Amino acid sequence: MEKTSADSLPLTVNSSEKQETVCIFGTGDFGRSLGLKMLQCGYSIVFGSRNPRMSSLLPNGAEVLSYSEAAQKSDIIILAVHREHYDFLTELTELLNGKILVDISNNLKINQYPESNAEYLAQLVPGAHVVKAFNTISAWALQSGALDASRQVFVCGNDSKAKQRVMDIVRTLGLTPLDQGSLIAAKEIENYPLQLFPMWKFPFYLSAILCVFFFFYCVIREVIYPYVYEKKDSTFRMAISIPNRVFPIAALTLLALVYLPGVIAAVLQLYRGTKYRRFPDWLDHWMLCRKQLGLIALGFAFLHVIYTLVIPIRYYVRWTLRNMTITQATAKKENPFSTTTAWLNDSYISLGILGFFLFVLLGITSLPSVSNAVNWREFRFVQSKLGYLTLILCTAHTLVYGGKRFLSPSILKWYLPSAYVIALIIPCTVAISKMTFRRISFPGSCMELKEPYARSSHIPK
Ligand SMILES: Cc1cc2nc3c(=O)[nH]c(=O)nc-3n(C[C@H](O)[C@H](O)[C@H](O)COP(=O)(O)OP(=O)(O)OC[C@H]3O[C@@H](n4cnc5c(N)ncnc54)[C@H](O)[C@@H]3O)c2cc1C
Ligand SMILES: NC(=O)C1=CN([C@@H]2O[C@H](COP(=O)(O)OP(=O)(O)OC[C@H]3O[C@@H](n4cnc5c(N)ncnc54)[C@H](OP(=O)(O)O)[C@@H]3O)[C@@H](O)[C@H]2O)C=CC1
Ligand code: HEM
Ligand SMILES: [Fe+3]
Repeated sequence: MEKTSADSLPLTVNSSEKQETVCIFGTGDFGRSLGLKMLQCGYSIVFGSRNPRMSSLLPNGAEVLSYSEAAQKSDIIILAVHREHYDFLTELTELLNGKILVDISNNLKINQYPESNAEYLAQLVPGAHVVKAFNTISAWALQSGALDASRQVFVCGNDSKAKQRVMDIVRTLGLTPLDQGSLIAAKEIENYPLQLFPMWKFPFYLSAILCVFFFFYCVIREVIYPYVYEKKDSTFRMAISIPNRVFPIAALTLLALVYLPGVIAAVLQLYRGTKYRRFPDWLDHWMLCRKQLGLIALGFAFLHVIYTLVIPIRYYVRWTLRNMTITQATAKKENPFSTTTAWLNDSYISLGILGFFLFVLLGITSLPSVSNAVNWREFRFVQSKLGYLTLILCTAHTLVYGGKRFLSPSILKWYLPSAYVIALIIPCTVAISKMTFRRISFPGSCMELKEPYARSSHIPK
């Protein structure tokens, strides 16, 4: 048995008091790791195995018996066996009557079976109290002690006392039990470890589509167009200039898409005259992945700031500046200082900096350690109010950057306006609609939107 290092001992070990005996069916990876952890926490462990004499590698101090002998030793039996091998339990139904059977199994695919493994177990052994737990913890993490990410143990079961007993074991092992209700929740709990960033899929795909679209849009306007009309090779723009259009545009668009569903939701509530009806699924899912959209937008904003910082050291910029200076010197032409241009230039950069500062603040408040330290109103103030201010500052940054060029026909290339002009459509719509609709009252259902927390005092008229 490997030496147990102090740090793998759970914080709540209390070796003086003898804990109850727990039985573990199965001497495989998970059974052995869980047995070792429970022994360290002072439990006495009895393993059930098909071949008690053959089971090597078991932690010292653990007893190993046949399944039927082991079942008589404790009223809590943790089933460290794959669902496919549950059939042997039907021979033990008498013995398992009234006992707590902890199902820890996972499947290889989401919704692999019509019913959850735990419900299947409850059908096999109807007299036992089946509780689902531990399936989100890996054998490796139990053994190595590296439980940082997955300390949470989702627990569900129909018998509350049985559930409580299992949650006490979870706590004694230094893990965090999360009661998910009755055994119906087992299916979702079993699917959980099989999901891969479920809330990030839509934001990722959307960002990829935005980047690809705007990249090719800029290539048409800034590489192909000059090549066709001026035989100029501007392919080098694909390295920095075009990414420094695509990334800020993606950041601004995604930021606007974080706040658009809130507007749609609010208008829907106004239109329905109540906030007590569910949103359509597409809007619900969109509302639920706003955090992920916002964090990806922040990532693009960071890229834009880095690309912007390197502008002065680019060969193309230095060459252009040098060339301009020489041309002016030889032509003895002065380029008078324009205060308006200076104002426009400095203000759009300053708006960008302020917008970026608030953007980072939004990101910081979404860190669990920070969001857990603020109350709901404070969180909403930052995320909703400051979030809108971020959107307005970044939109203003882009508008001022565009300056007078908006209106000059020369920016159209093959009738295509600059990419940022298209990028401004959603942010401006969101900013304007948020500012206007807050006061709007739908004809026939004049009501003011109350914040969600004011819900109790707000009875629909
Ligand atoms: C960098 C960054 C990080 C972010 N991190 C997070 C984060 O950690 N967590 C997070 O949630 N968002 C996060 N977001 C997204 C966004 O900031 C928040 O979702 C913000 O609360 C949206 O505010 P809102 O005013 O648009 O919508 P909301 O404040 O949600 O309100 C919009 C409207 O819908 C109604 N409404 C809202 N929710 C409900 C509901 N459940 N039932 C009925 N009516 C409702 C309200 O009454 C209101 O009228 C992040 C965004 C960014 C840019
Ligand atoms: N490994 C992990 O990290 C995690 C595993 N789980 C779940 O824990 C359960 C056990 O997983 P794991 O320990 O990795 O699996 P293993 O294959 O390593 O061990 C399963 C054990 O089941 C027992 N068993 C009983 N009947 C049979 C049979 N007919 N054929 C094969 N084995 C049988 C065996 O013990 P014996 O020979 O002593 O009878 C065997 O060692 C699974 O349901 C899994 O989904 C959940 C979370 C994480
Ligand atoms: C420190 C913060 C920022 C600075 C210093 C900054 C600076 C700049 C500069 C110099 C440009 C012109 C780039 C060029 O001409 O190639 C620009 C363009 C732009 N910026 Fe920023 N910016 C900042 C933050 C932001 C943020 C947070 C957003 C949006 C979320 C944003 C969105 C844009 C957009 C959409 C453009 C136009 C891109 C184009 O089509 O050319 N910027 N910014
Ligand atoms: Fe295994």
